[in-house]
Amino acid sequence: MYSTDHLDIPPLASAGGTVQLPGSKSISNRVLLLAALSTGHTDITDLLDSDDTQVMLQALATLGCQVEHRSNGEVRVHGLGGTLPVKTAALFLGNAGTAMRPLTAALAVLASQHGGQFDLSGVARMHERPIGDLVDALRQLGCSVTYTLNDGYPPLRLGTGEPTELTIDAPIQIRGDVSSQFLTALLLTLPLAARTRDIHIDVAGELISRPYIEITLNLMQRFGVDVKRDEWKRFTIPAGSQYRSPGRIPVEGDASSASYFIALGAIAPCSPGCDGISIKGVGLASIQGDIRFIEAARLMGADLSGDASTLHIRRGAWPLKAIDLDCNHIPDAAMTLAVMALYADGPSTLRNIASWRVKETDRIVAMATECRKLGALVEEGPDFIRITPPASAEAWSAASIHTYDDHRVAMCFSLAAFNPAGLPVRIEDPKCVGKTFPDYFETLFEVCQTPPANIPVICIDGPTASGKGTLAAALAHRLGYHLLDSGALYRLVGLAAERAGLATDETALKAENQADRLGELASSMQVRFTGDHILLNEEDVTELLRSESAGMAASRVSAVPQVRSALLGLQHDFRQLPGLVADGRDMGTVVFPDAALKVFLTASASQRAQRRHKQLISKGFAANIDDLLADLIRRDERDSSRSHAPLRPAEDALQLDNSGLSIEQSIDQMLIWWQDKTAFPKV
Ligand SMILES: Nc1ncnc2c1ncn2[C@@H]1O[C@H](COP(=O)(O)OP(=O)(O)OP(=O)(O)O)[C@@H](O)[C@H]1O
Ligand SMILES: Nc1ccn([C@@H]2O[C@H](COP(=O)(O)O)[C@@H](O)[C@H]2O)c(=O)n1
Repeated sequence: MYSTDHLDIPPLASAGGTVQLPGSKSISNRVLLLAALSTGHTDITDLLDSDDTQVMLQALATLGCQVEHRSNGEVRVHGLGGTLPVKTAALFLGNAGTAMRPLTAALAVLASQHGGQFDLSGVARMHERPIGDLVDALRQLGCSVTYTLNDGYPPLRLGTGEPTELTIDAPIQIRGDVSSQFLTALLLTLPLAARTRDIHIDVAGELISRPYIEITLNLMQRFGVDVKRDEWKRFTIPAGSQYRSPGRIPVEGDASSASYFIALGAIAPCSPGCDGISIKGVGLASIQGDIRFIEAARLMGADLSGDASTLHIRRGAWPLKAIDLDCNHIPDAAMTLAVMALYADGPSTLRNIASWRVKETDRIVAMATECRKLGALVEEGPDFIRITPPASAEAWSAASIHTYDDHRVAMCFSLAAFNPAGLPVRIEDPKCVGKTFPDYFETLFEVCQTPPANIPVICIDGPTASGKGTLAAALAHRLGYHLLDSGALYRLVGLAAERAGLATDETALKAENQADRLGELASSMQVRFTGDHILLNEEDVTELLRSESAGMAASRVSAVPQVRSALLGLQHDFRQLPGLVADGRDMGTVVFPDAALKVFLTASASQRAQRRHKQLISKGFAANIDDLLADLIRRDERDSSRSHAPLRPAEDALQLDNSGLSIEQSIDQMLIWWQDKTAFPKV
């Protein structure tokens, strides 16, 4: 997951490949609660691992429900069978509506039955999301529910600590037109109270988001409770209902998350050698309502096929066709249509989406504001949004997309990177996707392509121990970019030469064919970078490479043109989405001459010797400061005087002498320079 401040997505050109979707959030959290309320244990496969499911798992653990993460990746929940081992608890539920609503209902009923008291709270936005209709329904049942901050909204206190009688004689009334999660919460809970008689739930008003209720009923049935439904008005929980574990239950891929990749297939030209986007984990037989997004995508022109558990999408009509659609049945996935509308042949209107206003943020306002930033004309109403795409390529703007702590806003707008103007898109706070799809951007980058020239590179060159590596790693971390420590490649060649018995001293290098042998060695060595570790022929040589003798050997082999040419392709391969920070001696002059930002980093020789001394001592290497100073002067001299790719600033490099700067100050300076190079408005 990208935990950076923002993520800059370069302009994207094409897409192709296969995406494996994470589990559905709606199914995951329902299954977790059902498993906890059941008798017996339930093994859940493909459970979504995200912020919202973590919140639910944590809450269940606090309530005394045993949850095991098994070695085969399954999660085993030991059901409580309607008991309540923990009688008081304070539960923090973040911004997870799929945890707050069902747990409110379940704990209110269990607290009444067994005597208990529970405090439920969340993030600030959760305290702005209405829950009054659910609370009113629970009070009809005789449950004690108290608002501890503002009437109608969490935080809540459930129960008094003492058992109280539940009133189940009359049908329970619940509003259906604000959030279907209120009805889901009651449906999931009331089998706990339907021991001796039927319980009826009557829906007041038009029930929205019905597909989510269908998921609820489907899953309840798998846990042994058959709810009778009369139209969408009355639901009856039969007397004697009791949840029983189905043993094992799979979670299908998230259909709402599929919408981004369906849209991607519809928007992006196919990458060479690819045949569109394949999605695994969810298909035409999905029980999730958002699977009907495929109908909307087809209306807009997507060429879409599939079977029970997979989907396949290619670009069909282009530009996409504008639509005017009632989106009540696909409230979450419909946000993706708003971004598809940016590529349509006219204005698109998405109707009946009033529920957007009470989601993670007011999504009508959010989508309208951010689409406008990109250059679209947007009209918004109480329950609709109309989007007119930018009139021409020139009308698009490079936008910094504010994401409102809303995972769907972040994911949708990544697709704006296919804009015809070839502009990058900045996604602020990309980690908000952790709510449902922590690896969304990594998955996107795996199936998207763009010419290397579109992928930004920051080069940091300079003499030894000037702080290049430190600065490059910090910048890559801050920007979510890949990192190339090119010096490590030369160090690897030095080490590989030593292992192969190839001498690298001056006399040996003058011998016939020695340079060719070293070049061949450099092209054939098996190198693997895994996290912070470097493997040479599968041996972890990370520590070995950092010694000063490895640095000197590197300096010798790096003067060999055959070695430098052999390593060129390997270095270019590091230029991957979303960007690269590369450090070395010739990054800006030879390897990435088109880099957007080139910095030549220097510091006085004595400063550098002191830094290196400190660094080596802290790693347990023996070091003498005078020897280090002499060595680094020798190394600089050799690196600067060689005929091939000598150490020198690129003509367009910015020079930074960091002798008097702290590491943080150097990073800040680089970030200022980088921001100046980007197309995004300054904040
Ligand atoms: N601005 C700075 N102020 C103080 N110490 C620094 C600064 N920059 C880097 N250092 C320290 O100097 C040491 C050497 O830095 P680093 O290894 O990043 O240099 P380098 O230029 O990559 O060297 P080499 O080219 O030999 O790999 C590190 O221990 C680092 O923490
Ligand atoms: N682009 C580069 C990077 C490094 N070298 C040579 O390798 C030696 C070791 O580099 P470190 O950055 O890891 O210290 C260095 O002294 C250079 O001779 C290079 O030539 N080009």
